Amino acid sequence: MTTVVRVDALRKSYGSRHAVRGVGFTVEQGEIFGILGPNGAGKTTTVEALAGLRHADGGTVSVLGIDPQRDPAAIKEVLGVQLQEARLPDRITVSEALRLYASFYPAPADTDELITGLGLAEHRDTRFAKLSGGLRQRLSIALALVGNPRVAILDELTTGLDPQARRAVWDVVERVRAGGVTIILVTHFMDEAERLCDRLVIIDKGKVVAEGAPAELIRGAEGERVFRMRLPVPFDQVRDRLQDLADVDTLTTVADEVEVRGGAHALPAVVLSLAEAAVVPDGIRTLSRSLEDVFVEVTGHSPEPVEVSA
Ligand SMILES: Nc1ncnc2c1ncn2[C@@H]1O[C@H](COP(=O)(O)OP(=O)(O)OP(=O)(O)O)[C@@H](O)[C@H]1O
Repeated sequence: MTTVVRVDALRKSYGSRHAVRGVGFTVEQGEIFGILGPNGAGKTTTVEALAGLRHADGGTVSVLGIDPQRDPAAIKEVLGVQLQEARLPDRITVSEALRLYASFYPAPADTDELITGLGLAEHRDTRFAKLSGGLRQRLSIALALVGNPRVAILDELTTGLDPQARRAVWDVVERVRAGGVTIILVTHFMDEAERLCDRLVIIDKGKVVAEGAPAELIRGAEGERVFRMRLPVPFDQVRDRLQDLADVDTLTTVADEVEVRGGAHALPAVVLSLAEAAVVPDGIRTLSRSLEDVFVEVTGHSPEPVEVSA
């Protein structure tokens, strides 16, 4: 694996507000790498430092060996950025915007290919003001890619989109990666990170609080298992014997089910123990954790709710 992005001990304050407090991570070639965190966590400040758009107070950043803080011009050759809420003049059309942006680069991508690849062919002559939210996002991704970057930063790319448009944008991101571009995806949507990212960092209050592949993080360091079942007998009748099992951490009742949290062997241990008491549980189902559960565990609070317009 080749490391293309390296961030180490990055710090940035705005006056007395410490926005980024020692963030570090690496991104490997060809990855979709997520930077996940609630509003105000320091995600945008981090990627702006990566793109040479913001001066850090401390730490080091390198993209393909280039220091964006020292050489912002060189970074533009290798890095494409789609930052939040790209604004363009209302009257510019999709193809005009792409041609304009292409003219900024010495070796731009083929704009027709980008238009087709991002599903914008039918809208090439549509003016910016008339584009839906989903189409604007696709255009902003196209603009981030027009310089043929090796690394692309996509910031909050599905905020405000309906579920169908979000899925369409996710497909586009996967296609872009398949084309060989390393992607840094900034998001506060847990499902988006879970669906798209090979690896990610969770940032909270300016610090990295977790790092890894989504599945790895969800599985958890201790391999916690959660399952629910219905019992043909009152719960109190078996509570004590289940509570005593080494692999069982907590037992709770949820509606007509008993929820068990415990280690990797909790499920067979519970079933065996119930069998010894001649009790056969019904409707056993394993509950999978989500990235949101991981987030709550590592930060101690839930991600702020964000409205998605339909
Ligand atoms: N130019 C600025 N001046 C002052 N404070 C700022 C500035 N930019 C960001 N901040 C503050 O720094 C903190 C981190 O902001 P940042 O935009 O990096 O977070 P974020 O995780 O990207 O959040 P969001 O998703 O809301 O953009 C926030 O508290 C924010 O209010």
